[in-house]
Amino acid sequence: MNITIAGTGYVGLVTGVCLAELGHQVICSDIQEEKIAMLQSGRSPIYEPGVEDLLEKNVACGRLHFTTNSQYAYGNAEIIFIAVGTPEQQDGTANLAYVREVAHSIAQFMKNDVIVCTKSTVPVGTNDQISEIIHRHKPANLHAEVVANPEFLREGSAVVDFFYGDRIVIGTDCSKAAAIIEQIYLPLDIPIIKTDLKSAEMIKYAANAFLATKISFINEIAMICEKVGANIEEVTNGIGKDQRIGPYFLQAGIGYGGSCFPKDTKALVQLAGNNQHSFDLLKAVIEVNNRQASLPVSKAKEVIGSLKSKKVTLLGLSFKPNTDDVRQAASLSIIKELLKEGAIITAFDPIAMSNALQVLGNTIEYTQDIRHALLHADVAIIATEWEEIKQIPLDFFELYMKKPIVIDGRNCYSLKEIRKHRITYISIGRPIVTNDYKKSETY
Ligand SMILES: NC(=O)c1ccc[n+]([C@@H]2O[C@H](COP(=O)([O-])OP(=O)(O)OC[C@H]3O[C@@H](n4cnc5c(N)ncnc54)[C@H](O)[C@@H]3O)[C@@H](O)[C@H]2O)c1
Ligand SMILES: O=c1ccn([C@@H]2O[C@H](COP(=O)(O)OP(=O)(O)O[C@H]3O[C@H](CO)[C@@H](O)[C@H](O)[C@H]3O)[C@@H](O)[C@H]2O)c(=O)[nH]1
Repeated sequence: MNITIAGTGYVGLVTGVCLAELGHQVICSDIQEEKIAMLQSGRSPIYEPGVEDLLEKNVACGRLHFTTNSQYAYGNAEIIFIAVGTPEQQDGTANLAYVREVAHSIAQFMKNDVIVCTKSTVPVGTNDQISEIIHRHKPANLHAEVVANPEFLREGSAVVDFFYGDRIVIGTDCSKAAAIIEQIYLPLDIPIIKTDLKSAEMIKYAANAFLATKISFINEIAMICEKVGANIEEVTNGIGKDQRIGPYFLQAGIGYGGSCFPKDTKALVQLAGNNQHSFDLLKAVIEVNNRQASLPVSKAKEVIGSLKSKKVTLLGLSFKPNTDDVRQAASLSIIKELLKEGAIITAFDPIAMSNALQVLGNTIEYTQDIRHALLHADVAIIATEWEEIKQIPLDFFELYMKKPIVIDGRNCYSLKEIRKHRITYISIGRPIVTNDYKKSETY
């Protein structure tokens, strides 16, 4: 099949390289010249395990192409996947300007009948709008069928998720279009759900809202654990064994971030509100999540008092491990609060520092050296559970920090191990370990 992907961000690029790997002719298009130039030279603009290998292989065998030219991108496509951003607007609704723009371009440049498949996360009713735009502006002799095909990949494991996902959703009332899209995915042997357009759009928001709800729920339980002296890890182990609950998405911490949950939960609240329903449960989920991100700073202040001129080490900047993405990362709100308190921040992240630099500039110091990050620090805050951070020898906190006080927003270390060290350790939903934090004489 001749496939074009409109938008070569996380979703577009991963979809593009994976569809090429399945043997299709794929053109990935974008409006950002630099991004396309980088891809044409064989480099991936995002850090995503597996992408660079697939990129190299499929470009080399002539199945994968990159362009900023819409005429070339849409002219000969049989299927066009829309994968442009749908970022949050001030009122929480999704910005559909990029999606509409693509719909206009498709109508303008299509030269044959086409199936337009929307992977971008869009509010219910958007695919009808896309269809309307294309039909209003396309050549009268050509046909375009719009299908909702929401994407469920996770950053950091996106390639694996493409090939081994839990389900594929195809939303359309046109059985011919559904069958063609189904053919694309059949080699993957993943359950395919065929449904109507609006239900497909809703499935995506409901899935993300439910997962966000699980996280905020467990974070509420963690708060109570702290107050009554229970341990959230014991509790999640205990409830997760119940098959009706399951063990997944019950990791307590400083909350969810990233480019999806924060925006999609807000967009669903708005969608409900616009349809005369107040989604109170989801509003509470969002509120709890905002509170979680502010915990490290309030916990730090409880232990050391004012943070003015205190040196704070921030371990982890990306919104989760195995990605360089810092969009809506908890680290960013922590840094904002720390700067307001007058703290001096040194941050470590294995991959995300250049993206963080673009957002934060030189308001903080960045280092690739964990020892340097910890040197003379008054407190260390863990914001992302990178393997590199989980593997830090616990002696480092004792050896290099002024006072070994660690606030662990992701419960990276076992309490048993921590108790072998002279570290004051405050995590989420687990008992505080208070050890003598007088500076060791050894460094
Ligand atoms: N990031 C994820 O993990 C993920 C997972 C599932 C679904 N989604 C959804 O998929 C969509 C894309 O997300 P993303 O994270 O890949 O976005 P992104 O911001 O990384 O990339 C979007 C790309 O679209 C490009 N673009 C904008 N207008 C364009 C146009 N007119 N023509 C061609 N390209 C254009 C931008 O330049 C950008 O490169 C969003 O709706 C998101 O909610 C994202
Ligand atoms: O038990 C958990 C699980 C996750 N998180 C946090 O939740 C956020 C999101 O994590 P994850 O879902 O793994 O990452 P995303 O790449 O944002 O993927 C989500 O958002 C995508 C975009 O819509 C969907 O496609 C995916 O199915 C959905 O998992 C991160 O900040 C995590 O730290 C927790 O705090 N506790």
